[in-house]
Amino acid sequence: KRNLASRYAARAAELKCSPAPRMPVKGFLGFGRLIESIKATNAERGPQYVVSAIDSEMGRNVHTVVVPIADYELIATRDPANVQAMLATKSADWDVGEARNASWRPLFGDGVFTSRGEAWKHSRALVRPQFTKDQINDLDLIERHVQQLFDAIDRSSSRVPSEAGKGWTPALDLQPLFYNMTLDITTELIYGYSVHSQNPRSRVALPTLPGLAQPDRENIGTHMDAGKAWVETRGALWKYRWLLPTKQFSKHCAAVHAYAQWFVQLRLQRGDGYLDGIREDTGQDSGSRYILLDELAKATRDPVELRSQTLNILTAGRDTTASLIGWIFYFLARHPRVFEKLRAEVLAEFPKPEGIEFRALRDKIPYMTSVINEALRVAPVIPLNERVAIRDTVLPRGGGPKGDEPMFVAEGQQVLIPTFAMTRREDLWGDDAEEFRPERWEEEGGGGGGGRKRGFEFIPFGGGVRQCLGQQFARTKAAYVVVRLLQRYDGIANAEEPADAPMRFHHTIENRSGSGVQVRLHEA
Ligand code: HEM
Repeated sequence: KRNLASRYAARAAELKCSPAPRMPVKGFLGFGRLIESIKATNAERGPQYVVSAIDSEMGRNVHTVVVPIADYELIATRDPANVQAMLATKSADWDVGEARNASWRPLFGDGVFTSRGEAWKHSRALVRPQFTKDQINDLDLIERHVQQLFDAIDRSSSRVPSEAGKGWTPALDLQPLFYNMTLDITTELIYGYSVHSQNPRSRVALPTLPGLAQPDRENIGTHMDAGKAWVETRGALWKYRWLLPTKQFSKHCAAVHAYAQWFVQLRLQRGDGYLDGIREDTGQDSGSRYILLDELAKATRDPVELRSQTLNILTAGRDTTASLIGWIFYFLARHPRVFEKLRAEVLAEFPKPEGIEFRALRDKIPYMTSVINEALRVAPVIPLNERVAIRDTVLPRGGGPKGDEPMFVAEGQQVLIPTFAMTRREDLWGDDAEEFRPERWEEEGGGGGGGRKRGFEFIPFGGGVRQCLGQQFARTKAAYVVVRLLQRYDGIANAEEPADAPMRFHHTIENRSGSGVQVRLHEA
């Protein structure tokens, strides 16, 4: 070990690097830090824990630290220059950690989100072209599911007859409704058949496949959620994940696989007639429709690859977008002024449900863009990311007494990228960094409209070579759903008790509000 340390020291000196500050070792055998962070995640303040640990133990001006945990060391950096180096300018020296692949693979298989190295390059080349196609932004498809969302809200409201006719819905939690809606949208977009979790009566009968049981449309969302919670814990425990029992996790993995496998088999059997078959089964005109599985099957017929790639997109696309829409309404309910201003903009551009177009959603409602950005800043959907050095390399900052000298990183060393901590830095965002204030995006240097673009301190969709492929799709879908809800409702009230309860982050890869999105809505 000493030989290794002196080799690293020599290499660091050669590269003119200085060491970064080390956080104190904590707890029995150094496991204290791991236990603290797992406890914080369970208490729904995992992202906040990273900020408070660095601020209180190292100081608010320290942005890159070495964290000793048991028998390994983690680097944590909230310095945008270092993040830019890892994700973009020196990305050849970095990859996602082995922990991501090893923790995720049992559930979703090897796909664009989970794989590393050459396997990732292959996956990205396979799925990337799909995201440049206009058809992926199919607003008619989204509208059908928004209608079901309205029905679901109405059903919740009619449970309290005394409230009927007063215009206000009773208190309801919008968050699970958004998760159901995005599950319905994403399963339809990927496989051609929605699970219709919002309204199971909308499900169509599926054909019979010899030797394969019908897919479990009822429970797929639950299996995905439960499986992901295991993935999160497996990732946090990293090399100690063998301590975890596997029976429950394996059950969820098998159910998720069986679900995707069924559609893959159907596509392989039907071949080029897949879209026609969907049209016959669902009665919907899918003549010109775009279905991801159908497109991918033109490039590969490997059933495991098709299963894994579609499941990767299902998880990347579904939960993230639901989380974002949920947080937007969480903040709107607490900021009536923002609600009024946004609604006025929406109604001026889109007075009625018809004729809402993709390009107008992107370009014609700038305050919506500011609201979406601000929600992503205050409550980043992916608050923690990571990378590992795949060769000895250098980060531009973090070393030396002021943290402004380069630091050496040895091959195999893991780096935590707490994006949440970057968007909380007052020196980058101002004294009101904690506050939800969309107007900051309209100000000089704010990053919105005509202002300067934000750099690597704001990377809700990642950056560089592994940047999110679904960013535009997610932004459009979120904007569309918000527009449609603001057309229908002219008032929103926060129904959480107590009303000023602190934000809670329920973190299973993406984060959602731990207290849900408890609101009352007023029908226009
Ligand atoms: C609010 C919504 C979303 C957020 C915040 C988000 C965020 C992210 C982030 C941070 C990454 C980078 C991960 C990394 O650096 O390792 C990523 C990657 C990815 N996202 Fe998204 N995403 C969203 C929606 C979507 C949607 C709707 C889709 C697809 C339909 C999608 C597909 C992907 C894919 C395929 C990757 C993997 C790219 C790669 O590793 O090469 N995302 N996303």
